[in-house]
Amino acid sequence: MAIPLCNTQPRLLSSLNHRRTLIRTHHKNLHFTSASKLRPSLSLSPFQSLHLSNSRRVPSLPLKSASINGYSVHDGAEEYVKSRGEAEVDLSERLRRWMAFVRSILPGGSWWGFSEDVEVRILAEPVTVSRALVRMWQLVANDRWIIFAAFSTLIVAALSEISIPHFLTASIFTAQSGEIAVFRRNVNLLVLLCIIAGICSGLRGCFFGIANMILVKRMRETLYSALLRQDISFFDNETVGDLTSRLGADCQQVSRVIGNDLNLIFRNLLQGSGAMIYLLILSWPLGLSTLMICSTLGAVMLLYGRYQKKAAKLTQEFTASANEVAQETFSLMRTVRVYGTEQEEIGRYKQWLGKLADISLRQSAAYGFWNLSFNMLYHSTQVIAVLVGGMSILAGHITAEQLTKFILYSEWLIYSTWWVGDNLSSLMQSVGASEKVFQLMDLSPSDQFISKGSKLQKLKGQIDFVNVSFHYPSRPTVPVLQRVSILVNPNEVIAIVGLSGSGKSTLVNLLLRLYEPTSGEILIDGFSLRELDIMWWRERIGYVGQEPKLFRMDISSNIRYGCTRKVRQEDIEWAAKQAYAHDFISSLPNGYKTLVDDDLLSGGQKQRIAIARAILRDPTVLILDEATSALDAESEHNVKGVLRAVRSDMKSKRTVIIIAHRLSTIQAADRIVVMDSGRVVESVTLSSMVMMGGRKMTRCCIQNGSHKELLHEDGLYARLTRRQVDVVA
Ligand SMILES: Nc1ncnc2c1ncn2[C@@H]1O[C@H](COP(=O)(O)OP(=O)(O)OP(=O)(O)O)[C@@H](O)[C@H]1O
Repeated sequence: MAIPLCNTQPRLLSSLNHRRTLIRTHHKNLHFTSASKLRPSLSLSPFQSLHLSNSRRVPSLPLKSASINGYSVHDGAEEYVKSRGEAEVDLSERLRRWMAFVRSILPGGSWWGFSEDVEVRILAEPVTVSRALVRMWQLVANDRWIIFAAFSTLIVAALSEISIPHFLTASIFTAQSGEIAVFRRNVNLLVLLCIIAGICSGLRGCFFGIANMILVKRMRETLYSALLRQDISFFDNETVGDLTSRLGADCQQVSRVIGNDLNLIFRNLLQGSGAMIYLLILSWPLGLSTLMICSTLGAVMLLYGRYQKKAAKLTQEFTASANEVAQETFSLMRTVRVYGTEQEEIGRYKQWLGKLADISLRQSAAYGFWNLSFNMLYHSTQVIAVLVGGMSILAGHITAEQLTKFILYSEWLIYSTWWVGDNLSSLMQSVGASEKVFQLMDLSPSDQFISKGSKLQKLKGQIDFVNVSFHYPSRPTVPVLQRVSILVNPNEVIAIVGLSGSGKSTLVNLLLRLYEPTSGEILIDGFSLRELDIMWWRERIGYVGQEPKLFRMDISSNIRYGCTRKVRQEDIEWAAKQAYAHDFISSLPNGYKTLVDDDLLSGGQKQRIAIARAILRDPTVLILDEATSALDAESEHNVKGVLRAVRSDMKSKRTVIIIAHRLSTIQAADRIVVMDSGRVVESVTLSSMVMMGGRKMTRCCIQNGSHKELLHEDGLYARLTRRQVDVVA
């Protein structure tokens, strides 16, 4: 199995650079030390800073400059040589930094800010809770019965649960006062309420769980199909790790909204409101004081929720970045192993884990503050109830039974408020995570999936590139093709040659309409490619890429992949024979049923399967991108075999375009087009040659000439040919 070693390093770096464009750092925790490297600086807690000062006793400690949340700490070894007087000054300096740090971690201090540290380019419009809920409702609307069932059971369960303290207290006090009949009635009602609450709670959990499952399923389906319908240029800018992270972790996070957050928020809102009304009826002064406490709790909870939403967005971005690194490393595992860069890759991954931990640290601290506020406010309701309630009992305004009920219900109210707050912050996090998911879902599909073009009655296979110029959307300033004109006649075999990067594969990309030319046009049998039905056109093309990829399925399915007509096993085997793949497939233990994926076959074997796949489609236009480097010998053999098969099969004639690197393949073509820096510079027919006047070539200047004359002209073709001969020699 050949490994494209040299090509991988730029990919690693380009991915890094790509993330850099997404995440801009302004501030303390990150520095870009060079154009191509992203390096996080140390961000230490005061405890770590203490460790730093201790390190002065250990001069060899290799510490360079670090920072305590932006306040720099000097090199440990350097400080070791400082005088005692300087150390004292240093002590006051350290004290100052400590004070600054303590100030920064107080509520509202700079330590809490995310946006100051890292500005993430979030392309999505901010999603409000209501907008997110509407979107989710649209996704589950087809199964709205489950939502209605879930909310109905929720209401019944919540009302039953909230009534329990009333009948519990009433039962105790009626037993104490000896009212047996009332006691019995209260106990019966209590049992009934417990049963109803139990059953409805169970059903509620089940229904919300189902609704959740439906939401995640629809969300992933919608997102996946939206992504698959994007232009190819979209995938030039997005990474696989990032997209799979949106499909996996983000959708899962968003799905908590229905099953968990809404469920608990509604239940607790209902119960809290019930408890509030009950308290106000029992004693309005007590009720109002509890209401004030709950309002304070509500304000804290709103701030906390907003903070969590911000944190969720960053967590989502950094998780995607971590996934991206892992995905890239795993897919390039052989390169990583050969170059021994495991430690560097771990470092790259740890970098993002560090950022995630940083956010998590702040989230935990915020959660601590939230719990602290809750505890203080919760206990103050108890103190107020005992104080005001005790005085009311002494004054004869309320009874002991009423005060007991009050304490139970105020506890219920404050807990409900806490639950609402907790789940509201979780809801905010989910809404934060939903922004990118909904943004991707809302991307309009590529025009190719919207507009229906025309289909030709009969395709002859004439292809005409007319003054085609092109640059990739991701690199608008780099022209890749410049006024390229090539006419390929029906049933002609044309070879495109040229130096690496001269734009050969790009020509094929345009012919497959993976990209659109920036100017000029491509005509198929005289009709503009833009106006043809793209599915119809692609069905008539057999394409074998330079490094074909296989799907994780058996060989038969891989050969049949994408073939729209009905094929039998004999057809598959026929195609495999044409592609010189039958012998090696038959020698495998399970033959055509052997399960393969990208790693289990040699490059040449994969290419032969891809050739069989292309032949099985019985295409009018066959495109072969001959592999370079390590695959060459085998690839050359395969391609030549296919060309022989195409030539000998007179029944089904095809136009063939080969991107060729080997002289022997080139010679099997009817015509050769030589490309250099995105232009056609020479064109040679099998028995004649044409110099195209260098870069000023026009379409009509084709003249006859010989192979020898072309060599004599000493153009690019001559150089390429000589190079091949040298290699053979
Ligand atoms: N998806 C892309 N986005 C941006 N630039 C690209 C993309 N694909 C190719 N290029 C650039 O376009 C130029 C032409 O590439 P192309 O693959 O067409 O060359 P080629 O002649 O087929 O090379 P080779 O023989 O090595 O396959 C190169 O400079 C390449 O870096």
